[in-house]
Amino acid sequence: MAEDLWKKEYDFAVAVARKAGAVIREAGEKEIKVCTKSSTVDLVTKTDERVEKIIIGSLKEEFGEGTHCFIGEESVAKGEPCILTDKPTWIIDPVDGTTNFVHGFPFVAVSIAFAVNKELEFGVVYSCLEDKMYKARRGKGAFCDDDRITVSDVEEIKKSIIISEHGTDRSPEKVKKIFSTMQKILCIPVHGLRGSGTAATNMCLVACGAVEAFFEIGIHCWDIAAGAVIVKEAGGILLDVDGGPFDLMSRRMVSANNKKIADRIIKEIEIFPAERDDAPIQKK
Ligand SMILES: O=P(O)(O)O[C@H]1[C@H](O)[C@@H](O)[C@@H](O)[C@@H](O)[C@@H]1O
Ligand SMILES: [Mg+2]
Repeated sequence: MAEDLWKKEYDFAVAVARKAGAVIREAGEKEIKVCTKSSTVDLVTKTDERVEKIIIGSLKEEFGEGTHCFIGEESVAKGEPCILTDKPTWIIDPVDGTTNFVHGFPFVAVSIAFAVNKELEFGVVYSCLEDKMYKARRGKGAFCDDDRITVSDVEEIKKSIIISEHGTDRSPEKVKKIFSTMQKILCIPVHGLRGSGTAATNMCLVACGAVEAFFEIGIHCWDIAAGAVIVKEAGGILLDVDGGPFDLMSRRMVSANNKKIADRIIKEIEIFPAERDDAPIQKK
């Protein structure tokens, strides 16, 4: 029988995501010592770092040192390169929704994706406070736990819910564009604007049909890589915010249930620059 390519890695990723989610749930007050990264509102905790070490350590133990590459949010924050090559690569956000985690806002996700030859083979998003395991393998459909999920069939923008996030950049010119975009979309009018505070969860909400679209400028590859597979396998569409092809490393993305909704949203998005994830690291 033909080898079921990457199934071993997929099954192991699901198990590791569930284990990581349990660590997050059990990480009480003791670990939520908050530090900051790119800004005073870009939070990181000991849990983010510990969970990423657990995930990467488990993957290396299972699949060997040096066989796979890793792009992890907290490793990159410490100076590891963020370059996607043709090699089998794990793309990991150990705690997506860190601000939520710190505040006890109930949406926190472990996001693990796997790419080979720069193509995303599978994605796993474990919403650990809801205990929902979203997962998808390329060409094999999308699931929440054991249930098949598909995007919404809504085509009319005026019957949609749209998710957008304001991210962690508080510079006035970017905030102005973010809220001007939100205002234009809200006043189409759409049924509502929402945001869970975690991009990975937002993409799963598109994939299971709870909302029609989620877009954001400023996210990173680790926030959206797993969700991208899940949205696509649920029948959704992924585009750049200018309507061009989806670019995982560009730090901008539109995910939607169909092109009609995506195109209508794209018309309203006021684009602002975000340095690519794979931009050369500026020598200090
Ligand atoms: O919690 P993170 O892993 O930092 O990612 C969040 C980000 O912090 C938040 O500002 C939003 O952009 C969310 O979409 C990200 O998932
Ligand atoms: Mg994240």
